[in-house]
Amino acid sequence: MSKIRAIVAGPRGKMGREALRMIEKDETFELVACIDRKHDGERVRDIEGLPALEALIYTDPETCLMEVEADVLIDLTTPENGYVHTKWAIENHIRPVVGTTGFSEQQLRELSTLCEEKGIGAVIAPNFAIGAVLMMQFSKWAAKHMPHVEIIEKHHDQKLDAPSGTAIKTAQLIQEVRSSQSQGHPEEQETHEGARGAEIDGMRIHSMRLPGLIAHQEVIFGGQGQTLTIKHDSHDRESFMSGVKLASEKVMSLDQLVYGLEHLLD
Ligand SMILES: NC(=O)C1=CN([C@@H]2O[C@H](COP(=O)(O)OP(=O)(O)OC[C@H]3O[C@@H](n4cnc5c(N)ncnc54)[C@H](OP(=O)(O)O)[C@@H]3O)[C@@H](O)[C@H]2O)C=CC1
Ligand SMILES: O=C(O)C1=N[C@H](C(=O)O)C[C@H](O)C1
Repeated sequence: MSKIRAIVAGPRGKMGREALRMIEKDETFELVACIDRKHDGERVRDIEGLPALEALIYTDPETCLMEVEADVLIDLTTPENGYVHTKWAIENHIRPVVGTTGFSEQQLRELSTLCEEKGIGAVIAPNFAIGAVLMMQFSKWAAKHMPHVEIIEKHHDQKLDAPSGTAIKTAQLIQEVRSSQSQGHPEEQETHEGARGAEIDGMRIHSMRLPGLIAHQEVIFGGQGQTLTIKHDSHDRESFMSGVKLASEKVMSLDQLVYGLEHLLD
């Protein structure tokens, strides 16, 4: 079977480095290029701390996505850049596998339409860790029976977006099974702004950012005389890599955009 020719955007980042380590070890992949903000024209192996891979680095994403023959773009950058990379990849018939979080609903709709127009697959997954996908699915099930729910997500303090993509996706999945309702006293007032967290359809999301954390989420359901907590922890970034691999394999036979890894699990 031929290898999946991958471009990685964000190779020096925490996730990008982990993806390169996975690609180096895994025979399924061949790294054909990287998109970075620095090191134009250099090779991955020449950059301190990156694996000994021959692929060239491009700082101009448009040139890279137009010139390099690739099957997938694995994007692990920032919301603004990730969106542009994804769009250009689809336009150049390279299938995006996007871990970058923080895209708006409007952007997701636009990318989905573009995939339909081009007849090309894409995977955008706010969380590639299988345990996190199960945590979201279990939460959706629980919300049917226990609709009072709040989400606490905890991440490292270098994270740019809040709430996390996983927390937003969890709230969206819960929205599919519960009717809109608010938690807490109808007349409650915040004496300190933000005390009750962000709100999606009445659900509260609380975002914690601390050094020492990686990626953690608790979904807490309250009922008469009881609570249920569904919790997931990523203790390292390798936890996301089996999902990146699965998405890269599955995207090859998709002809539309899939939002969330749950759609690719049996
Ligand atoms: N779906 C999932 O399972 C997961 C998703 N994520 C998401 O992945 C993204 C990356 O996370 P993480 O690795 O922790 O973040 P990092 O900040 O460690 O890495 C982001 C990298 O992107 C680079 N970058 C910024 N702009 C560009 C650009 N224009 N072109 C190419 N590279 C660029 C940055 O470069 P520089 O260093 O110069 O700033 C940096 O190296 C985030 O959106 C995060 O939420 C994270 C973990 C799991
Ligand atoms: O930035 C991170 O680290 C993570 N981002 C994703 C998110 O926003 O949900 C996935 C995971 O939580 C790690």
